[in-house]
Order: sequence, then C-alpha cells, then structure tokens
Amino acid sequence: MTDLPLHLGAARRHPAGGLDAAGLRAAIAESFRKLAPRQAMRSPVMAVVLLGTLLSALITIAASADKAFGIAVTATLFVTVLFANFAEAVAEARGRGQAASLRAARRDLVGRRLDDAGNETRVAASELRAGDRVLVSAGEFVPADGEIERGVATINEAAVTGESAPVLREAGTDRSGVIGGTKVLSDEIVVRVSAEPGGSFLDRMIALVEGANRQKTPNEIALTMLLAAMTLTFLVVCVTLPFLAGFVGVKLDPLLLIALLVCLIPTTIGGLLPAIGIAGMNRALKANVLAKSGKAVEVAGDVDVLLLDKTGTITHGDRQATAFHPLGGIDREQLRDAALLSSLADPTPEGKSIVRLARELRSRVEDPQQATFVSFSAQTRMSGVDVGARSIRKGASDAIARHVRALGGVVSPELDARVEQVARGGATPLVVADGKHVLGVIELSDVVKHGVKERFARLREMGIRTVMITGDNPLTAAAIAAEAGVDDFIAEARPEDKLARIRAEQAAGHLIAMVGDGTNDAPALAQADVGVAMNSGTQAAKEAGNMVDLDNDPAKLLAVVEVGKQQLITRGALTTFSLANDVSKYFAILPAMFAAALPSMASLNVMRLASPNSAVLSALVFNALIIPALIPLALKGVRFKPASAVALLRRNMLVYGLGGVLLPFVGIKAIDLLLAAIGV
Ligand SMILES: Nc1ncnc2c1ncn2[C@@H]1O[C@H](COP(=O)(O)OP(=O)(O)OP(=O)(O)O)[C@@H](O)[C@H]1O
Ligand SMILES: [K+]
Ligand SMILES: [Mg+2]
Repeated sequence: MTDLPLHLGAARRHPAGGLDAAGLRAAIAESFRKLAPRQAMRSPVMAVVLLGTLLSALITIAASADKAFGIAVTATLFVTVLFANFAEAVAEARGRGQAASLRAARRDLVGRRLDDAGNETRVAASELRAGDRVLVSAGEFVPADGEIERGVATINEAAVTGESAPVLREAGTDRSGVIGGTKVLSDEIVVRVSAEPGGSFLDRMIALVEGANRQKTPNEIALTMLLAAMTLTFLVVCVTLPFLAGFVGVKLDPLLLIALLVCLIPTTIGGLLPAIGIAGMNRALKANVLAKSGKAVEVAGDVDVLLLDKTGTITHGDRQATAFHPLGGIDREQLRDAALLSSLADPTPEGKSIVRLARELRSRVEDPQQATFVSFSAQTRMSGVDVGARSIRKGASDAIARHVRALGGVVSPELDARVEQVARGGATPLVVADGKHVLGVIELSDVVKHGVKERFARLREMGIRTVMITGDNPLTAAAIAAEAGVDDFIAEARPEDKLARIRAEQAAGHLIAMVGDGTNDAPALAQADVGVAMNSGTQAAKEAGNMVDLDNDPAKLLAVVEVGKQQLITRGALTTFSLANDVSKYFAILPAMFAAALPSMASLNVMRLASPNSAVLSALVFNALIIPALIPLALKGVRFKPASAVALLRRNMLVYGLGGVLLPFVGIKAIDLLLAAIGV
C-alpha cells in the first residue's frame, strides 16, 4: 500500500517556473486571438478599454490636432488590453504544460474490449465509451478510467500520481477505482469504463487549468460585478465632466477624457482576474488534486470542519482477519468453521481474509449445498449464511447483539470483554453467532496511513476541526482516533448518519469538507460543501464528491485549503492594489486636463511632470505596465502563512494598500523622466 507523500503539495512531477520561448510566442499570439469580441466582452473593465482604444483611434484620425500624441495614447490603450490578454494566456499555457505530463500518460493507450459473449477486440482508448468492459492483464496499461468489475490486481500508478509503490485494487471493495495510464503489475482484471472519451476527471481538470471551460467562482463573479459597477460610475463621471467643465468655460480634450477613464477604472485587477483563477486550479493540480470546479477549491479556503471516513481513508482499508477468539465453552474449531461458512460467499476483503485465515488453520468445511448467503451491507453491518436450519451471522458487535436478542438469546459480559480487548488495540471485532448462540470474535486488523497525525495537527492550527466518522464500534474508533490524532469521532454510523451529521454541522453554520472512499460515503460526499474522494475509491464516491485526490491522502485537504485561501487573498490583495493606484493618477491627469484653463490646478502636479501630454502618457503607460509586472504575483499567489484572518488583512492592507498608493508616484515620475529624455 502507498504511504503518503512526504512533501505535501510539492511539485514532484511538474517542473515549476515560466514558459520557454515557444510557449511565450504562443501566449503572445493567443493575446491577439483574445481580442475577438466574444472573448473581450468577458471582462467589462477590459471591454471598456478596448472600446476606448477604438474611440481614441477614431478621434486621432478625424479630429485630433496633435496626431503624434493621439497615436501614442491609442497605442498605449491597445497594449493595455493585450497585456491583460497576455496574463490570461500565460496562466493557461502554464496549466497546459502541467497537464501535458498527466496527459502523456494516456497517449496511445490500447484496450481489449469485451463483448457480451466474452470475445475481445483491440481498440484505441479514444474509442472506449462509458460502460464498455475491458480486460487488462499483468504488464498492460489500464486504457481508461473505470472501476474493477472482476478480479484483483496490484497496480503501479506512478505515471499519474508520482507514487511508485504498487497499490492493490479489487472488485467489490472501496478500492475498486483505476485510472487510465496506470500499469497492472500482477493478475488480471475486468474494468468497466466510467467516462466517455475526453470526459474523465483528468480531462475535466485539464480543461479547467487550460481555461477552456473555466467557470467563474461565486467570489469572482461578485468581484466582476463590483468592478463593472465601478467602471460604470467612472464612465458616468467622464461623460458628465465635459458638461460641468463647460459651465466654467473649460473645453476638455476627448482624448484626455478617455485616458482619465482608463486610468481610473480598475484595469489592473480586471486584467489579472482570470489569471488568478487559472493559477489556483494549477496549484490544485500540482497537489495531485483533480477538482471539478474552481468553486470547490475556493470554498475549501473557508472550511472549518473536516469529516473523515475511517476505513480506507484514515486507514489503508485492507482489513485482514488475524485471529479467532472463541468464548468460554466454545471450541476454537467450532468458531473457525462457522466463520468460514459465513464467509464462503462474502466477496469483501474482510470476508476473503477470514476464509484465508480459516484455511490456514486447516478448516475443512466444504461449500454447502443449498445455502442462502446473506451479503454484507453498510445498513445491517452483518453478513452470513443460512444452511438448512442453521443460521450463521457475523458482523459488528452491536448489530449481532441486536440480532441475537431478537432471537431470544443473551449477550454475555464475557463477549463484551472480548470485544473490548480486540477493539482497544484499534482492530475491528466481528462477532460470530450461530442461531441465537454467540461463538466468539474474529479480529480484523487495519493500519493507519503514515504521517497523518502531524498533518491533522496542522489542520487544527488552521482552525479546522477533524471528525472521524465510521461504521465501526466505539472502542476501535477511539483507538484509531487516538492514533490518527483526530479531534472527535462518531462510531457505529450508517451512511444516513454520516449525511445527518453533515447537515447538522452545516445548520450550525459550519462549512464542511468530507473525505471518503466508499459507496456508503457518497451521500455525505455530495452533501458536504467540499467532497474529496480518494482516487482508489468507488466510482460512486468519485462522482458524488467535487474533488478526487490522486494520492489517497486523508490530510490532502490541507493543501486544498491553502490553495483556496491563497486564491482569495491574492485576489483581495491585487484588488486593493489596483484601487489604491488611482490616487496618483488624479495627481497626474487632472492638472494636465485643466492646465490651459485653470492654471491654479498646476499646484496638484506634485510629481512635477514635464508637460500635460507627458503626464497623461506616463500615467497611461504605468497603468499598462503594471499588468505584466504583476503577472508573476498573480500566478504564484500572495505569500500565505497560517494566521488569523484579521492579521492577514492588516498585513495586506499595509503592503498592497499603502504600496498601491505610493508606488505609482515613483513609477509615473520615472516614466515621465524617460519620456522627456527621448523628447516627448
Ligand atoms: N464482510 C463483513 N461481514 C460482516 N460484517 C462486516 C463486514 N465488513 C464489515 N463489517 C462490519 O460492519 C461495520 C461497518 O462496516 P463499513 O464498511 O460500513 O464501515 P467501516 O468499517 O467503519 O468503514 P468506514 O470507516 O469506511 O465507514 C464494520 O465496522 C464491521 O464491524
Ligand atoms: K486603471
Ligand atoms: Mg471507507
């Protein structure tokens, strides 16, 4: 079984960093393609700049006295739009680079498709449809994402997860999920394909990081609306300004009005917003998380309760029978044979391991004639067999106790002691009853995944409460809870109890993440605000959640929370910066606009800019250049340390608010000096 990766979120497979020359050229070409009206209209702020560019070009051609100045203004405006497009194109290109390594894993895959008669045909993976069944043997690659329908195999998932230790995947268990591009090392499995070509989780994630079908998150939509409202306000101001100026006999240059408008509307954040969103999805992918939407990642930033399933999520989930504990007066053989009989048709890993242990202990029980098997369900938490008049059941201690009492039997204190003894060690006790007589206890052992305790501690530092929720008995749950270091646990939970607990926490105002792997976790995964399914889990779990963790790491939420928080903080910081920038531009453009008519306005020219034209151009050029200058920050994200929201806000207001006010004074002055030097 895999141990957890040591460095959470570390880019193991994807070389970080920027673009090569070819990537850069492609991004530049893409910047021009994004000028197409449908694309350009996506951002109201940049749409206004593009319209301003066209208007400015028309004025320059038709009416302007100073053609050179008109051309310079028009060109600067145009470049502003291109820079914004470039920011988005670079983010998309980086995502594509990251996705390429994952995609490479599934190029040229071929599958052996089975028809109903069991005949096989070799087909390209691209021809496989959801519902197709494929046969995969040792040494072959799994051609598409799916669920094992028959068989058990060890698989190397390194191509997709970067983790080279082989993992066990098995039909009918909570570890039945397989991914296209991984390699079967031993045995043979039949896989039912789960997605149409291009529709797998990986394909969806790739589309998200490439920006192809990126949906704006609710926060992003709210910010876009705010920016649009501000843009509209400044538009009204700039349209009415000439009339007001007219009253005092001042005639305003329409070019200067356009320049003023573009400087005042929040072009910086408007231009960088898509890049910030795409970069967030990139970071999630780097952490080996496939998210179905950007929204889920962002919501994760605010989660305060994490519910975790025990078996298969906190533990490896490969529960193995290790011992039989008969009650006093019961033969060891009697318990062994009853346990075997009740498990002969039990396909669960627990059932199979009981058969294995009993056979090792030389049980000679044969497959009975005319037996009715009762299969395990998470609802009854029992399984067993009816042979003739005999009815054997095995299951969770409370479930068997109820069953035995219903038949008029009694549950002895000795049984309670046995159950307790097994459970205290963190193992799962299965009680075996023959009719109304309890025979004893089977001990099932499971192992807690490596390194979770430290990471749950870090979640606690970030203010996230961890709650383990399991169908197992309270004592086993308590032992595993202590070993894993969760804050709280709920035992003997059925699927609807998991769901009810999430609803209750949500009603109390908490934002809930749920991590699980089984079909019995699916309702809870769907109800949670953030549902993270283990990649090894069942198809139902993966469909119900809104993220899939390729590493099967219960503490992966830590990485996702960081990505979500960082995305929110980055957006907030750059918005603050963008708005704070405006202050300097008043001081640059207003004196320039009124220079001729109102000489007293010259006192506002605190930067001592060379001429009105140079002042306007300097402000516009700064306004354009700040976008590419901030691309690295938008992509990398504002530095994030676990700290209180208030402390973070204070720090960011200081850095990005004050910095946003002061920096342009220096920048605009420098550009003005440069323009003067080259004789503008
Ligand atoms: N094959 C089986 N036959 C009979 N009883 C079983 C079998 N498998 C598990 N049980 C019992 O049923 C209980 C509930 O199992 P289930 O898999 O639903 O939850 P769980 O083991 O707690 O896993 P999780 O933590 O993932 O919810 C187990 O704790 C065990 O006591
Ligand atoms: K601006
Ligand atoms: Mg489970």
